[in-house]
Amino acid sequence: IKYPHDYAPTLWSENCDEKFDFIVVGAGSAGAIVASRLSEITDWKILLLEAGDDPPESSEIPLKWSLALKTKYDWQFVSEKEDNLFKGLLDERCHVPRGRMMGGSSSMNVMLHIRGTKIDFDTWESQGCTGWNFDSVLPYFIKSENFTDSTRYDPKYHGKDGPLTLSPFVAPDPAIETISQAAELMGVTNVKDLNKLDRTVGYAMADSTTKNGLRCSSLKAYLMPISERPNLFVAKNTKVTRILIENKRAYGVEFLTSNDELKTINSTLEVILSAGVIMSPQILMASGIGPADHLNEMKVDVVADLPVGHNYQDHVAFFGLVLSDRKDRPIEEIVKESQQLRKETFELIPKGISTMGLTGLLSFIDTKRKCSNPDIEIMKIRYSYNTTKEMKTFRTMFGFSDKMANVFDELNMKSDIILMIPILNVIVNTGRVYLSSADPKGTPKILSNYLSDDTEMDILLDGIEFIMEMCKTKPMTDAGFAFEEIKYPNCDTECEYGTREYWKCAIKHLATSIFHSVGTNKMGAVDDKSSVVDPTLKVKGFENIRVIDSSVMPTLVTCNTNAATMMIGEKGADLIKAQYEKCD
Ligand SMILES: Cc1cc2nc3c(=O)[nH]c(=O)nc-3n(C[C@H](O)[C@H](O)[C@H](O)COP(=O)(O)OP(=O)(O)OC[C@H]3O[C@@H](n4cnc5c(N)ncnc54)[C@H](O)[C@@H]3O)c2cc1C
Repeated sequence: IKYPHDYAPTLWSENCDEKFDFIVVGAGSAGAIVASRLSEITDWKILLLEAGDDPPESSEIPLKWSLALKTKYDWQFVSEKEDNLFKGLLDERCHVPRGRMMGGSSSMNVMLHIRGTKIDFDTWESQGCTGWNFDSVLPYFIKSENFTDSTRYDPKYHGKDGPLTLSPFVAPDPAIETISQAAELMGVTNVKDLNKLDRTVGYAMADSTTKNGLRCSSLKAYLMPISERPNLFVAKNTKVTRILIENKRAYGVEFLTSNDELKTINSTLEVILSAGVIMSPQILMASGIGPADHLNEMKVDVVADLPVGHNYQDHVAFFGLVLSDRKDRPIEEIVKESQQLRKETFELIPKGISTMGLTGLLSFIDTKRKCSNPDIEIMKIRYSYNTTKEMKTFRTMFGFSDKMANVFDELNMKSDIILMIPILNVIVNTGRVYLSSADPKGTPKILSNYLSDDTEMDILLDGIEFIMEMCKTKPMTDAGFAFEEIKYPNCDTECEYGTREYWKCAIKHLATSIFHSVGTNKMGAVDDKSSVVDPTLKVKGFENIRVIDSSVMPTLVTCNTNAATMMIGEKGADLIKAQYEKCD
């Protein structure tokens, strides 16, 4: 592996007086793409600034994805406490991991590659995001792709010439067949390709951002192949604190070196923020662009009054539906079979086959049977017998408190366990990202505001009931999968197990983020007071500051967010090229 050369030592040196045409802040899912595409124009000089370093070696192996969580490769954001949420989580806060490394969150995510539906993007257009309907964004999904499964390749909706290699997830887990049969009995059919034009509801093994069985992040797909490009400069461990602005024009950025020294660097054309859903709003607000009342309160000089940090949206998931896998068998048999399945799964990697085990099997359901967008996504994860305690799985992956993690670890000491996770796709009330102080080096505050609307709660409860019903079908009971009741303080004494009241109580303990936060620099029409950027992704009122990352999504796509973010990177770069008449 040869990562891009680090320009930081030159950038940080006393005599660096270079000027760049574009400064891109953040080498994540979107930022790496923006920098790569802009540097295709040979007479432009691009500086890409990334707060983190190169990713750890373990990030290469999909099955080891979680090893980067809660390490220096993770920003380790946490939310504020909330009265009715997070009671089973560490410090009663929701943990919001984000990749702090080259490739950003695409270097630590689960690699599931799902685009979103036609309805998702047509909704963006109808909300004032001209040029972002499904037909307009589809070419960018296709442009990015190197779709490797020839049996499903169709040029109408897949690409072969893009940098991002997509491979189907494969797994030897027999639960895939069992759960698929149960899904069929529940009226959910196998759509075989979750990125088909007409996919709304259905189940399938997902495609993944992997190549030859290994992770294909935005770093590997877009930056490593062009490491030698002479007009692209990549500085690592360089944390941007503010945009330098004069007369509503950006002329550079202020940044922090790894020795905590503040320095500046100039740009001639544009500053582009791709620092993600938490840090892009933090940088804007620290630069004086944000809600005036909040900036005044924080004693930051107001440069522009815009609703930065509002519209925080995420997929909240419930983690309390746990199945044991035939736990009444002799322990020797449980151990032997579990180890064998684990071995077979890991053996796929050296064969160049991509696997995340059972996690690759996704279902999208429409609990109201309205034949519209899916309102619940269901993810399934198998944990091999007696592995989660040692790996601290539930603490690191989902931020469980020690007490709650112990409950799951004990179940895992009896047999393999399977988590059936309903993920809520409908968002009514949004949260917010705030500054915690005027200090541009500070860490922002996050208010999730999850499930504060009755409709949201009702749909999540419908999702739980759907899974409960699905798990009572013959294939599931024949396979010996059995629900394990988790004891939550007060829930079983105050409500009868399995009732909606009971699940509502359980949700207070174990509903949390499944890592899809977006929306804090909302895109919309210029006259839309709730938007921060216009449909060309320029911060409203500023000719040369753009935001190009997941924070611009006006509404959350009804699936995992990486593919849509990468599309935003591709389209964002093209919008810039078009403005300067540099299109192919
Ligand atoms: C654990 C996890 C699992 C996930 N799994 C999936 C999945 O399987 N499928 C899916 O579709 N989505 C998944 N997601 C979500 C998806 O990865 C994100 O939506 C997407 O990566 C967001 O891209 P982004 O470009 O907005 O931000 P990021 O990719 O987070 O990039 C932001 C970059 O900016 C850098 N940065 C931030 N602040 C500064 C600063 N001040 N100065 C310089 N650099 C800075 C960061 O270090 C980072 O590299 C997952 C996310 C996580 C965290």
